[in-house]
Amino acid sequence: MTQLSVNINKFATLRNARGGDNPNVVQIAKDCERFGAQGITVHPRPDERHITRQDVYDLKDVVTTEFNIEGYPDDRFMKIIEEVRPVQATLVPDPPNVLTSNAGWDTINNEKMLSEIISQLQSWGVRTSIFIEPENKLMDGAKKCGTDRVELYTEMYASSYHKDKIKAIEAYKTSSEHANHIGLGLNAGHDLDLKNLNYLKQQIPYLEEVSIGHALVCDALYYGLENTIQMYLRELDV
Ligand SMILES: CC(=O)[C@@H](O)[C@H](O)COP(=O)(O)O
Ligand SMILES: NCC(=O)COP(=O)(O)O
Repeated sequence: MTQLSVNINKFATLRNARGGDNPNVVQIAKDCERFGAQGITVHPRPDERHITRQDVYDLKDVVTTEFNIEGYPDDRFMKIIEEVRPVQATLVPDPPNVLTSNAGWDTINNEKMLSEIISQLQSWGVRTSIFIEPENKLMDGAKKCGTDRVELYTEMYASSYHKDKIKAIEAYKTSSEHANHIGLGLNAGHDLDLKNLNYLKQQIPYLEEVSIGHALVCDALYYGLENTIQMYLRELDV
């Protein structure tokens, strides 16, 4: 079964826009879980444009499903993970000023650094996932780094899905079959939405987790949060 982890970054964007506490991200997380989300994902970026470091600590004792914290593994991020001990940490190669995550790891040229970070995270009992583009050689590199899972960076799939979904899924099918073959757990995320999610799930049946934020929050403006989460769960129930 593919679990839905709701990324609540953009609820924090809305809260920060007015400097108050509305919407309250702790209540949002609790409600997402009550409405059926099987995980909560946050990405506490260094500039705190949305999720703050304090949000992560506030969520620590509230999230009862799988807590997934994403970020670049600098000292700040590693201290948060050490103190919060989420179920999963997802490593992304984002520089501080990037608009949004826009690349996966070069697991070959970063093998030493990633291996050390992954080993440290696992020693804290945290499951590891690394953000990756759909290429077999990068999957092999990820396996050598010792990570538990990889997260397929699905922006390229999402951006070409409407033009030609068979072509769009090709690289993802090949690389995820390879990942599955070499024993890597498989997550996916970025730009997934109500239109492209079901086909991804059909074509990659062993996906363990999808993390979805931006489109889901936008959909919730029209359909309401409970309805929207149920709609996404139905797209995964194939
Ligand atoms: C890693 C990834 O693809 C997303 O989870 C990312 O966290 C989105 O970041 P923003 O919400 O800041 O666009
Ligand atoms: N890892 C992907 C994620 O958490 C959310 O990405 P998006 O749905 O906001 O693009």
